[in-house]
Amino acid sequence: MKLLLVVACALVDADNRVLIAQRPEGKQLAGLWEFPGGKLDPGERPEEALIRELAEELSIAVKAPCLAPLTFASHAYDDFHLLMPLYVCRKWEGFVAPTEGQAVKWVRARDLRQYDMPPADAPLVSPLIDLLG
Ligand SMILES: Nc1nc2c([nH]c(=O)n2[C@H]2C[C@H](O)[C@@H](COP(=O)(O)OP(=O)(O)OP(=O)(O)O)O2)c(=O)[nH]1
Repeated sequence: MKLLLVVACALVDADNRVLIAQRPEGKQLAGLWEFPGGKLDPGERPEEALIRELAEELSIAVKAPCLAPLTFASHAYDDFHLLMPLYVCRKWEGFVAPTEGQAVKWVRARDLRQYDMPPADAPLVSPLIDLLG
């Protein structure tokens, strides 16, 4: 089974809400709500990849010290095993502006279960509720 490392981020605003983004049509798991992030490019460090993905997908600039590890997902999909560290970030530069036409929403951690998320993400919700209420 192939192990796939994906990095993801819970961006948290001043009101303690978390950003989720809807996976675009045509991608695997299209339509589901996820935490922004993505795969590492060859030779990239995880934090570096996440900073790149946040800039590419949302037009924001994040610095590595502002990425705090919270928990991780470990999930067996049919064709790969996903290992996905989830960082929390409360500080960035710029305004969130989705660049790939993806819908985004700021939601309370306790409301995350109302959104259809990839199966790997289910165990990430409780640690976010513990952190953010
Ligand atoms: N970003 C993100 N990916 C997730 C989450 N949950 C989850 O199962 N995944 C899976 C979906 C994909 O199989 C994989 C992420 O790959 P991706 O296709 O979004 O990554 P990418 O942006 O680098 O995509 P690409 O360049 O290959 O199009 O991780 C999540 O919360 N956020």
